[in-house]
Amino acid sequence: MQTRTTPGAMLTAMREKPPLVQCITNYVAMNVAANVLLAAGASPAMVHAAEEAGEFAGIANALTVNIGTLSPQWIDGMQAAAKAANSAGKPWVLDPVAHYATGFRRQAVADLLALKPTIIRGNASEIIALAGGESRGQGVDSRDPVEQAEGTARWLAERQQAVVAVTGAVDFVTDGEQAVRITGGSALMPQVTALGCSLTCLVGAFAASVPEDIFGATVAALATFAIAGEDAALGAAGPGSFAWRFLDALNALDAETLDARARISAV
Ligand SMILES: Nc1ncnc2c1ncn2[C@@H]1O[C@H](COP(=O)(O)OP(=O)(O)OP(=O)(O)O)[C@@H](O)[C@H]1O
Ligand SMILES: Cc1ncsc1CCO
Ligand SMILES: [Mg+2]
Repeated sequence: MQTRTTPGAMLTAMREKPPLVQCITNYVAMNVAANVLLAAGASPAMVHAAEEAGEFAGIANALTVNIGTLSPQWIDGMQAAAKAANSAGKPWVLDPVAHYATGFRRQAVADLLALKPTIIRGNASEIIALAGGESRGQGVDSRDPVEQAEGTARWLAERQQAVVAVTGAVDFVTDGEQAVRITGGSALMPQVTALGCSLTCLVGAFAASVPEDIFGATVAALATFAIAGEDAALGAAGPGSFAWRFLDALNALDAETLDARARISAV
């Protein structure tokens, strides 16, 4: 992996100086994502009102924008925050939840893409549809294999000058030049709502901690989720016990374990 430092070193950097991450996320994910960030070692703040989102982005170390439960007022807040993050040179992450489902979402995502997110994180159906491809996504759930989204991800990364992360059974990350696959996690993860949305927020936290290596930071966040997911699955009876075990596993994961077990391969 062509990163300056390891995922474990990045996790340590984040915990030593917990970044303030402004998460504009959906109603379903707000609580889940805040707990995920706290368990991992970052400071979440769910601030979305148009009246303050831009001002807050000036204080936060990174911004994440997720269109899961969209309304016009929220779009104003998202755009104000993205513009403020850009002006302040802070990384921001776009999660285009089910953008293919309605014209309202498609337009919102097109406008957000024009504001140049630093990182785009989505499931395979979402990434395929960003290139105008025919995706089989059903609402917020992916029905396409990540492998099928890899070409689109590379194209999107080049077009947007962004890092693109596609998640699923095997994750894929590219900046248009380098690319890796990350294996791990658990089949229980897509059965717990908003874990992808929470991962988007964690990607923001890693990017805030390692702004000089956005590609490596994105890979580190995904590897952290993969290993914590494996640990949480041990002994989980189903999605319910997996959800709380996942928070505990994230919190217990140390840098050495992450580096020893992360399975990241260059493509
Ligand atoms: N079949 C699977 N096996 C292992 N890990 C998985 C699997 N499916 C998803 N994951 C992991 O689950 C996490 C969330 O990714 P996912 O692709 O489910 O996001 P999402 O579809 O945007 O989720 P949501 O919309 O519910 O927030 C990632 O860390 C991903 O690697
Ligand atoms: C279930 C759901 N509906 C809108 S956003 C969301 C969270 C998972 O993406
Ligand atoms: Mg999602």
